[in-house]
Amino acid sequence: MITALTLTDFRSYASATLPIEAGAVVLHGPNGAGKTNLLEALSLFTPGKGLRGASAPEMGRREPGESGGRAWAVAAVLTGDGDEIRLGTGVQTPGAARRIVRIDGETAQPGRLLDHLRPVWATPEQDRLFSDARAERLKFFDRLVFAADPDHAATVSAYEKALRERLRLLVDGAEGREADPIWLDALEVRLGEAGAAAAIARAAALKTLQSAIDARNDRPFPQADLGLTGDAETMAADGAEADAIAAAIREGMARSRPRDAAAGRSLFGPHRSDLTALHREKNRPAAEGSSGEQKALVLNLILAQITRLSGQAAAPILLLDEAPAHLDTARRAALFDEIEALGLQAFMTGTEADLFAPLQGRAQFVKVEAGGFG
Ligand SMILES: Nc1ncnc2c1ncn2[C@@H]1O[C@H](COP(=O)(O)OP(=O)(O)OP(=O)(O)O)[C@@H](O)[C@H]1O
Repeated sequence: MITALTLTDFRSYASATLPIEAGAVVLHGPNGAGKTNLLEALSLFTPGKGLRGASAPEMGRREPGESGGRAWAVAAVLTGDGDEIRLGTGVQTPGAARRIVRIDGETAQPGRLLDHLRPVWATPEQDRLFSDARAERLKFFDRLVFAADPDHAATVSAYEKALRERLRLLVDGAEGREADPIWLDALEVRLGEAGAAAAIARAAALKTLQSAIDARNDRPFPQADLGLTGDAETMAADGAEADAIAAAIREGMARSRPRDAAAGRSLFGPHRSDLTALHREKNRPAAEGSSGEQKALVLNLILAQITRLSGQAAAPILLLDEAPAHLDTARRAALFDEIEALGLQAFMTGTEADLFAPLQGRAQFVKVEAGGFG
């Protein structure tokens, strides 16, 4: 578990250390106090851009009037079985694009963070996850896949890189510069392979997530019946071999060339797949649900993800921004009970401590004030 977090020139924090107890941590304070900044810091203990999807330079502290962010660092102490491990991340020079990761003082590949911690988060933006843009939903789902299957991130980024290159060739071709067909073929082979691997990983994750959701059916949160649209994912779910899925992607891409060139967009492929959810009790698409209903479905999904990760060596930690927003009193109490029952470290933010009243005496309450903790 995390026992201390130190922020140095990170966002609104010049220098601050928070000792952390086991279980739930409630971060309360007025708007702009720095609660989300703290969750963002914790979300950096996994590869990627964190819960705001921000770049490393944006995270460096800026005084009013300063244009560039400073060099920054976020460090956590993990304690367990009498051992202590120190995780750190940040940039050493202002404006550096890539954050570096240190584990016990040694520079490490960001992927190594997954040996120690698996942060899972939900933010207010996800309160309309099922009615918002498809690309965001797929990104959300890919993060769930990746937390248990670290290769998935590299697969998706290899796919996206090849997709961008292919589109550039096609658009150049449409503008009169002849696209090299051999290069296009080669890119589509790469897209087939990476696309098939991504689809197989997604289909497998969907299956385990659905089982975890089904196993939670006596809980007060609504159940979702999940699905994935996309031919490649459907083939994967039906047990097709990677080669067959790759061939189908390749052929579809080859057919789609003229359309993509004319549209200036890639209109075919597993980047266009989507996560669907049916509100089981209501037998209606989640997209039709209210913000509160969608949030409850997302929380159920996130808690299912936590159970699925709990069997793994690295501990999941839960980050819930604006946890009580849109949840009625019963659901809020149920969420708190469940977090306690799971015995997991959960960091929750909200403007008022009162919103977390049922947790009084059962959680660490931290008042977040400009640049520090009360
Ligand atoms: N790079 C930065 N340097 C300095 N301050 C920053 C930086 N990035 C963000 N901030 C400041 O952090 C504050 C926002 O913090 P944060 O989003 O954590 O607030 P919050 O407590 O979650 O508020 P709310 O309750 O409104 O969600 C803003 O005042 C913003 O100006």
